[in-house]
Amino acid sequence: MEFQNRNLGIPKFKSPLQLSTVRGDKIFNFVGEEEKFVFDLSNDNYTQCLEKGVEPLCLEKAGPRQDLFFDPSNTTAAIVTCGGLCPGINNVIRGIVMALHYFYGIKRILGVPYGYEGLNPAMGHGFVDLTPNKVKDIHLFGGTFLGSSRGAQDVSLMVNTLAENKIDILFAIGGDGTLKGVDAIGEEIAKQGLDIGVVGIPKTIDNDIDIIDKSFGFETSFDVAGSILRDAHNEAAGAYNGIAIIKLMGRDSGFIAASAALAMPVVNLVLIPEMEFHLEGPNGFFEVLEQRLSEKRHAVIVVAEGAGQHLFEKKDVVKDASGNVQHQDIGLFLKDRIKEHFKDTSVTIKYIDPSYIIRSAPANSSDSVYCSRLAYHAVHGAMAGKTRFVVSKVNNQYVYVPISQVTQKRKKIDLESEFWFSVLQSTGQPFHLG
Ligand SMILES: Nc1ncnc2c1ncn2[C@@H]1O[C@H](COP(=O)(O)OP(=O)(O)OP(=O)(O)O)[C@@H](O)[C@H]1O
Ligand SMILES: O=P(O)(O)OC[C@H]1O[C@](O)(CO)[C@@H](O)[C@@H]1O
Ligand SMILES: [Mg+2]
Repeated sequence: MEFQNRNLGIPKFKSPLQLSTVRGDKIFNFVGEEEKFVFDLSNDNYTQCLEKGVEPLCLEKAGPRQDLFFDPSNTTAAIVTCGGLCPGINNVIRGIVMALHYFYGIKRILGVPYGYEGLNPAMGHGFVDLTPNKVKDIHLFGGTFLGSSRGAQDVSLMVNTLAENKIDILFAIGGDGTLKGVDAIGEEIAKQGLDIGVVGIPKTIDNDIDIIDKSFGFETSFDVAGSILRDAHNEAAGAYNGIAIIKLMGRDSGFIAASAALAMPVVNLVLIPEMEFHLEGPNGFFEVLEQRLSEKRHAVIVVAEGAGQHLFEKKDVVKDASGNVQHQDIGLFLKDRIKEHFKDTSVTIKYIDPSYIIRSAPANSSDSVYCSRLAYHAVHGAMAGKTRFVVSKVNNQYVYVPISQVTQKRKKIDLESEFWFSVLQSTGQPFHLG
């Protein structure tokens, strides 16, 4: 059993890569289609499969194939970046261009400006020719060299643009929306019987893409947040009953807030979308905060953007152009409520909202390594004719996973997980809060 990736057809061209097929010659081997990794590594899964006499669910190993679907001498690729910014987008663009050009000798590589909007000819954005020379330094900068956008575009119109411009492979770098979008493009391509491959490279600082170990850029974003927490702690500790509140991004999942707090262990309370805490009463937020202040005379609180939405009065839901819910401002709300609660006590509140700063930075070294490797694997899978897949790490191995598998639901912090327990151990936050 396996997460079966779709293929455009039978590969008919030999790879130009000078790789090996035997072990022991100190040359990297082509990856065979039969090479897999078990998805669920737990002993429970192992015994269940044994008992039922079934093969465990497997994932396809990423890497260069010996046989290609696309003829390297006559292939055009395009790259699009959509959704919010994220550290490492430029590294991925650069890696894809370098791999296509230098490994496979592909000369026509097009950059799609401003996200899916760039595939709508009516917008008049045109394409950017991508060459190694053009992209060689872009990893030094944050943001996206190609520009991005949110908002729906007509899928069949985008497919027409690909076909009319003789694009054989589309690489889409983005979050859950982008991945759903490129899967829809892949579905329409199949309906029309076209030989165009589509690949997703999961990007999001929120780290909320299901199944995969982590999305690129996530680590850099909480790395940047870490130094902000360090300084916020100085502010809090510098005043009697000093309270620093730091709001970090994280629309529906609290990974940035929780990881930043673990990375910079000066934090006392972490509020995430996954927990339903209350402010007043026994085991409430104020009780925990009062306790902390009485013991240490300062407190650092990290709140994720999507936390505590249940505390607001019901209002009309506001959505962005892509249909993502825009949350009410929990940071300012907490600041006001803390001020009101402690009005008869001497407290000093410092409110910090680093907002976009944590996602517009260039990738750190760890993310840079990850981005390059994702880009190379994306190119190898695409050249072999695989389509509607994402490339990522699962259980620390690079694999190809059907897009539909990773977009079914959002990844969230499991409050019973060792990860969340480690956050509680690091912060001293009680279990009962939330
Ligand atoms: N089901 C879908 N079908 C087609 N296109 C979609 C679908 N969902 C989202 N898109 C498109 O994908 C693009 C990016 O989506 P979105 O703005 O939600 O960002 P994202 O990729 O999820 O990244 P982020 O993590 O920053 O939110 C938008 O142009 C959006 O219209
Ligand atoms: O304001 P924008 O650019 O639409 O994006 C904000 C959202 O994007 C994210 O950074 C994810 O990309 C979320 O954490 C945040 O809610
Ligand atoms: Mg999204």
